[in-house]
Amino acid sequence: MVQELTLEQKAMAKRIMIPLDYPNAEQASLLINNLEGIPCYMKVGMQLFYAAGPDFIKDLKRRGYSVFVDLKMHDIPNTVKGGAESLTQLGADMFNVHASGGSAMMAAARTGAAAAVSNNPSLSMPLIIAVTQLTSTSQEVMNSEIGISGNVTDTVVRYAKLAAEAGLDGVVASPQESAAIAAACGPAFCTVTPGIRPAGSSMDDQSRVMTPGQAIRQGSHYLVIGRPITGAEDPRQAALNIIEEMTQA
Ligand SMILES: O=C(O)c1cc(=O)[nH]c(=O)n1[C@@H]1O[C@H](COP(=O)(O)O)[C@@H](O)[C@H]1O
Repeated sequence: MVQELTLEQKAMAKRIMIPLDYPNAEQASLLINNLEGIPCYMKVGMQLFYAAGPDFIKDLKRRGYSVFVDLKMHDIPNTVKGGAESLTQLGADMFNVHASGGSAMMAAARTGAAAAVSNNPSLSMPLIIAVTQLTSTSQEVMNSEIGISGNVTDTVVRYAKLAAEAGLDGVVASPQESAAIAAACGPAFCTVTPGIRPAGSSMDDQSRVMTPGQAIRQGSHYLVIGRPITGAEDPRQAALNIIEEMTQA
């Protein structure tokens, strides 16, 4: 039975992005069917895209979902421009690039998306989001392995400002940094935050985490929530519990 959501709960559900981190379309479809009627954003990352390809994105769009294509592009500007053009033609509502590719690369993503829209005016401009520091990265790893000194929040904010100056719509970061990003780039600059873990759940490979309620209170626009939902015994109930926690926050 499809449990009726209140308007407020529906608004919160739209801020949840479900990563369809599955090896094939069949397994992803099982989860989508399980969550039927909950209006989440769907995120297709490398595992599913490399296996099921553009057809799966088209299928999600036909089913009425907003789709975040998470391929984290990081290449020379001309190549990223072409990738952005293709993802926009495909109907992605959001896609991402790595901020560490630099401002020319980020601006090229925007140019590619705009070219697709100008060739086909029935398309809309997708939201283009820059990955700052992966939420699996701790300060220790950032300093000693990646070679960036200082604290993670300062680095994330520096990348966020670069992304804003390059004309992007927002960033991927931990909810721990959402408030600092809003202070630096304005409240409309979109924060897409993975690293969400309900109280008591496993961190898995994430480092910079917060609960769904904390992320909402920090002002995150979107919460990317995978294993706490997809790995739950009852994914639908796990999603409904999280929506309730977000609504109460
Ligand atoms: O770009 C992303 O979506 C992303 C960026 C990041 O910094 N951290 C991060 O976890 N992600 C993605 O967010 C999802 C998090 O999944 P869970 O850890 O299972 O909740 C995965 O699909 C990751 O690929």
